[in-house]
Amino acid sequence: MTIHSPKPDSKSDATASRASAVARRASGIHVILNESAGTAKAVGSLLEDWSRNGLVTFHRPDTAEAAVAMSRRAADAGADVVVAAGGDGTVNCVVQGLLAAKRSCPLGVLPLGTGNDFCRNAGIPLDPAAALDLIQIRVAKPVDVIRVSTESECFHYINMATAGNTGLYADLVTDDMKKFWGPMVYLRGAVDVLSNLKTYRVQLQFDDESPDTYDVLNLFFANGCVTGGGMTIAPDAQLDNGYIDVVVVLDCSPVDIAALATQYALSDYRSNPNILFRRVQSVAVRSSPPLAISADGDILTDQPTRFSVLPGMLQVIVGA
Ligand SMILES: Nc1ncnc2c1ncn2[C@@H]1O[C@H](COP(=O)(O)OP(=O)(O)OP(=O)(O)O)[C@@H](O)[C@H]1O
Repeated sequence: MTIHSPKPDSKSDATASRASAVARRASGIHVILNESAGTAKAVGSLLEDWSRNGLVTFHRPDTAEAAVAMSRRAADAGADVVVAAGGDGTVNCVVQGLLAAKRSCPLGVLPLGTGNDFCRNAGIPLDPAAALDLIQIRVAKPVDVIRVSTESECFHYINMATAGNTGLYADLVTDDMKKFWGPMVYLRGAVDVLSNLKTYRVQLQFDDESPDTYDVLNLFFANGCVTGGGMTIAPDAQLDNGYIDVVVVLDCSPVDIAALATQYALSDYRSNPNILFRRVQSVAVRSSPPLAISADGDILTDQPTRFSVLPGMLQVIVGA
C-alpha cells in the first residue's frame, strides 16, 4: 500500500511561518530604549548588533509618556520580559507601564543611565553586555513597589524617593550637566544644594501611629539603599522585605551638618542624633512649605502624600 503524504501547501506554510515570526517578536525580550539617557548613545552599535541578531526587539519612545505606553503594550502583547534601557527614570517609566498592563510580565534593566542606582541595588551588572546575559537567563524575583498617592494622583517607583533639599536636585541637575559631569553630577548638585539649605516643617504619620511634626532638611523613602549615583542613604533597605525605610534628616546647625557629613563618609551615621530611621509599611507626609517629592530624579508631586509598600508586586530580573 502506498501512503500519500499531503502535498505541501507553500502558501499556508508561508503564512504559518510569518505568524510564528510575529509570535516570536511579540514574545521574547522587548527593550524600551531611552536614547536620551546617560550612556545610551555610547553603546549604540552594541544595541544595533543585538537587534540585527534577533536577540531583542527594540522600541524607541521619544518621551517618558510614550515609554510607559509602549511598556504596557509590549507586556499585554505577550513579551517574556520588558527591559528598561536607560537610567532610573526609564526604569520608573517601565514600572508604570508594567503595573498598568493586564498581563503580568517581568522587568529587566539595561543600565544605560548616569547613576543607575536601581541596578546597583538589585545586583544587576553595570556593563550592558553582562546585564543582557543576565536578562537572557530570565530568572525573575518578586520585588516590592512603593505607591505614592496624593488626593488626585498615584505614582509608583521601585528604588528611592527623596523630598526636601535634595528634591531641588531635579531642577538643578540638568541634562547638560549630566553630560558634562557624568556620575559626578550628583556630588556637584549636592554642593549647590548645601549652600542654600531650606527647612521644612513636616508632619509624618508612620503606619497607624499618631502623627508627629519635625523640622526637616531632607527625607528619603527607600526601597533600595542607594541613590544619587551610588550613595548609600538607607543602609538597611531591601528591595523585597515588604517595608519602606524612611530616613529623616532633621534641621541642624552647619556644624552638625559637617559632623553628619563626616560620619556619613565614614559609614558611621546610624547613631547621629539628627537622623531618624524608621522602617514602616506606610507613611503620610504633609509639609509647609510644600515639599517637592521626586523619585529617582523625576519630580512626582508637592502635594500631601501617602507612601505605601506593595510587597512583591513586580517580578524583576535581579542579579546575585
Ligand atoms: N524614551 C524616553 N525619551 C525621552 N525621555 C525619557 C524617555 N524615557 C524616560 N525619559 C526621561 O528621561 C530622563 C532621563 O532618563 P534616565 O533617568 O533614565 O537617565 P539618566 O538621568 O541618565 O540616568 P539616572 O537617572 O540613572 O541618573 C528622565 O526624566 C526620564 O523620565
